[in-house]
Amino acid sequence: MKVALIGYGKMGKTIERILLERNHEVVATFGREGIDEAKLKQADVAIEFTRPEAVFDNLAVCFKNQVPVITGTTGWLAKYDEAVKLCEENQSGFLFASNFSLGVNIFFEINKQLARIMNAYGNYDVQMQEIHHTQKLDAPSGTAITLAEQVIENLNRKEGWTLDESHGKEQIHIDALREEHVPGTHSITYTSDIDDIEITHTAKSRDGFALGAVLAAEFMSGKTGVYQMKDVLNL
Ligand SMILES: NC(=O)C1=CN([C@@H]2O[C@H](COP(=O)(O)OP(=O)(O)OC[C@H]3O[C@@H](n4cnc5c(N)ncnc54)[C@H](OP(=O)(O)O)[C@@H]3O)[C@@H](O)[C@H]2O)C=CC1
Ligand SMILES: O=C(O)C1=N[C@H](C(=O)O)C[C@H](O)C1
Repeated sequence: MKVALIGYGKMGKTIERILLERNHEVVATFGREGIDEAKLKQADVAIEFTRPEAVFDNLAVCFKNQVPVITGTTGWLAKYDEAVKLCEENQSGFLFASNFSLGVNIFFEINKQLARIMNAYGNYDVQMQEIHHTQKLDAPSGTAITLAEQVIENLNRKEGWTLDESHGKEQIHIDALREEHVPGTHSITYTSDIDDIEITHTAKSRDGFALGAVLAAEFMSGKTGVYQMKDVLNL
């Protein structure tokens, strides 16, 4: 598979290593200078990991050139529906995931199931914590937002999420911490007066995110349409 990397930072470089290990070819890497469309067109698929303010324009260039694109960039989801529409208008291919790691995608399923169970146990309140490295631009993390949305959809007594510590009962509080060198840790805790139930996913490196992104790229190569990580992993 021929791949164009849009964004060549921490994730772009980790993904390049995994691509080469799996005998794929990196035909172009693009940074802030922008995308050379002639080079982009040589790729079977593009992988985009940049910054929140850059992602939509990068996707638009891929759609225009009908190069299927996956993105893991977080903090831009206000424009997700617009991106889906543009992809469909251009008959191109698109996949976004707030987290590409297999472990986190399993964790997502556990989170939904736990939230459904907790409908019957109103004496527990729920809160979340995410911890990431200090270079991270967005808070809360895209993964924490996905986890919170899953709880809101499955637990009747929660209606929204907030970073604000002084929040209403119907809000889920997300504590977003920044510490040196942490690749990404997410916890959901249900607390009652007599005990706590806590589930945690701890990434030990960026390799899990990168491998998931490469699996998603392999899945998207040659495809049109809009997909999710659930389609890639058959979850
Ligand atoms: N979904 C997932 O599984 C994961 C998602 N992420 C997300 O991926 C994104 C990138 O993370 P990470 O690699 O750690 O960040 P980095 O800051 O290490 O890398 C981002 C790269 O994008 C470059 N860049 C900036 N603007 C543009 C542009 N317009 N076009 C192309 N490249 C550009 C930056 O260049 P410069 O250095 O010049 O600014 C930098 O090299 C973040 O949003 C993060 O939250 C991260 C890990 C996993
Ligand atoms: O910025 C990061 O590093 C990460 N970002 C993603 C997010 O916002 O959830 C995924 C992962 O946690 C690492």
